[in-house]
Amino acid sequence: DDGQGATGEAIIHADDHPGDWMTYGRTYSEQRYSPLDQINRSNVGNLKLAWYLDLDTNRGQEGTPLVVNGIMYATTNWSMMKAVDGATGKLLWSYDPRVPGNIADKGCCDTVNRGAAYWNGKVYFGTFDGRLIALDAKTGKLVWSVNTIPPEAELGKQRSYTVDGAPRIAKGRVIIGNGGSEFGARGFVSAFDAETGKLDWRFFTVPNPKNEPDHAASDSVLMNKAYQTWSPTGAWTRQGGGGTVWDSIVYDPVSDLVYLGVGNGSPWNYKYRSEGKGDNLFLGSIVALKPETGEYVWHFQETPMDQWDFTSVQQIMTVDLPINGETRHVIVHAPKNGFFYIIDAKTGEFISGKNYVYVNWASGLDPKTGRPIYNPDALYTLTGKDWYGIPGDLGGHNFAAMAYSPKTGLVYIPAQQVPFLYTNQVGGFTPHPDSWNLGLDMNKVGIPDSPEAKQAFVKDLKGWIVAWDPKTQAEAWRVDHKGPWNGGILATGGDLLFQGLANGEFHAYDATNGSDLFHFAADSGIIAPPVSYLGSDKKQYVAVEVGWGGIYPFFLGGLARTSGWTVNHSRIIAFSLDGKSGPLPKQNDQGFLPVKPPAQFDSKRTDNGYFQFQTYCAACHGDNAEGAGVLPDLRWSGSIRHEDAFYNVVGRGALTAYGMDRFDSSMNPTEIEDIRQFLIKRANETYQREVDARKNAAGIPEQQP
Ligand SMILES: O=C(O)c1cc(C(=O)O)c2c(n1)C(=O)C(=O)c1cc(C(=O)O)[nH]c1-2
Ligand SMILES: [Ca+2]
Repeated sequence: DDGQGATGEAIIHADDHPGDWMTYGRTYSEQRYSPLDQINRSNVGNLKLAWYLDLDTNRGQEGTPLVVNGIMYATTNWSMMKAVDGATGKLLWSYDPRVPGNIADKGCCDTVNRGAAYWNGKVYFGTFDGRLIALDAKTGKLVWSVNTIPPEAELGKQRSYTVDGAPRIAKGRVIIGNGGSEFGARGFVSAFDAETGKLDWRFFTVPNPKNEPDHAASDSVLMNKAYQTWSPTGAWTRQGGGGTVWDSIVYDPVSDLVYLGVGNGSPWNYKYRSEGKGDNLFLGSIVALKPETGEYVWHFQETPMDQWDFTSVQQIMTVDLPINGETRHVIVHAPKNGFFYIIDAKTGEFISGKNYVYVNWASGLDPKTGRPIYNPDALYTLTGKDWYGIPGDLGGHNFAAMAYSPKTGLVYIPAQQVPFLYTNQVGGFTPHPDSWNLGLDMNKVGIPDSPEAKQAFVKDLKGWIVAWDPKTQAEAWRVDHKGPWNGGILATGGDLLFQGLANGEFHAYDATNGSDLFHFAADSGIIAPPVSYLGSDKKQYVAVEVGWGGIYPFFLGGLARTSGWTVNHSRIIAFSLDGKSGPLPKQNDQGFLPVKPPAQFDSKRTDNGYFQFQTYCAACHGDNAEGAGVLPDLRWSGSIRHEDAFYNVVGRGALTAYGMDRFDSSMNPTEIEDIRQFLIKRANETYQREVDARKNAAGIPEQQP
């Protein structure tokens, strides 16, 4: 017995049953390549909607559905799970873990969920409030549930942990991480026994602040290797240092290692976090562990001294590549920092790296070590000057998964350009509970606040597919989209790429040259990656979760409309060659309609209202109080019409059940009323332009800021 069990063998030999999609990236190599080829370049033009299933959460949908024996297991926003007949779309069962609404503001980026794991007749998924749940795949009945966050981890309210990534299973162990580095967090992953839910091992990604043992698998490497790369004082010792593993965890059966994609520093500001000293291991790194024990094997740090939210959590893919005349088993990785890395999968040796998007923070990588050659101006926490960084905090590539086709030899990256204006917080680091704690000036939060600079910023927003040739480390071709924040990519044996876009269209492209071969109006922005499988009728389906959300529309708000204005109608949609479902039903695509605001506001209070709004509200309701069509646009909210009504919502939690936490422990009534005054001002400034925008075809204001 190799410890794999029958399910592990089935995942390793995924190509023997290509009709299934048994793990997050379909195979342990996470190439998101389906060998199915009933649907191919010559017939994809006839693709039709086979079925759709409306979801009961209208927020961002980021899930990769699993498919086992024709049954789809899809996770949705608010950590819910649905089992669906993959051929008909019939709902077989659903499970709601009842995540409390006041948890929404404990995570940075929408109450999303990226997917489930399957093992031995059970499905596993994480919940936004930190649980890992195992259900019976047939009945949807609870088998076990554990809290993955030890109660002491939050240090009072100093740190915050949420779970939205998909668990992965290696050798009978379910491995799960968490997010929270924008608030305060000390990253870790935990491995639980798949049958019993018993904790097996835990690995912290940044040192213990006192350099003491945690009695975890990470103790020796953190004390002997990582601690020396941090200053012994600095805000990290309270804030946790970050390094959350919120997306990619990959088991590679060839090297028999588990890889963690490790996140950004907490707080972001490196000067405040670590007094501007040290590389801060293992931030911005891939770390390789032994699956049985969690023991450290190697690491490769992509972004030393992180101060840009340059996570390395982006999807880790393994492939066999010809390099200098020999075939090597390598990791290919396109993290936020904009470089495409090729790393030896067994040893972590850096093989090569090249930027896959325009970058201005580094001129390249040292060819021997892979260390970035920094532009000194990019080290804004050391210079004390503002830095307009590309990529910005959302990265050249975020959670939207890339795909690899072994037929074309190309990696397809959902690339983007979203600049970020990094501005230091003045007067030292001041953390607030229930808010992002970056050590940056929250009045700016990455977006310039003058109308002219904003207009220039909007011009810099871009999204496209890069078809990247890893053999030559060069772009082969690209497909341009309207704007950033498009969905993940699926490659298939029919030489096709499938991708949903931020503007609500679902497309099929020719994998050899990017020709657009098919599109369908899905009516809401798509950020999730598609999957392909065989239904119980042995026909090939392509399915994707639809639902605009995630951090880009939440935080950029009105500016995110440049990707193509859509509102959120969340669904799963599935296509086949003989689908009979017709187009989706007609619906309201205007979103929250402008309502004429009260005429009066107190202009002495609006500056502080702006500051409070940017600190506590903007990350969900949009920069400068302009919404993007997912969560309520507060300019048109009925509650801004009366001080008490507004206080009941913001201070006392009248809408907690809907995900709006109460803020009376972070703000006093005067500060909350300042926000209301600011909202009335913004509503007056923008009312006419928003009314006019609803009349033009795109629904986007002609004058953005
Ligand atoms: O540092 C973290 O702990 C953390 C967590 C998450 C998350 O849990 O979703 C995101 C990020 N960072 C992040 O930097 C980011 O760009 C991001 C985008 C999204 C999303 O789902 O839209 N989540 C996250
Ligand atoms: Ca982050």
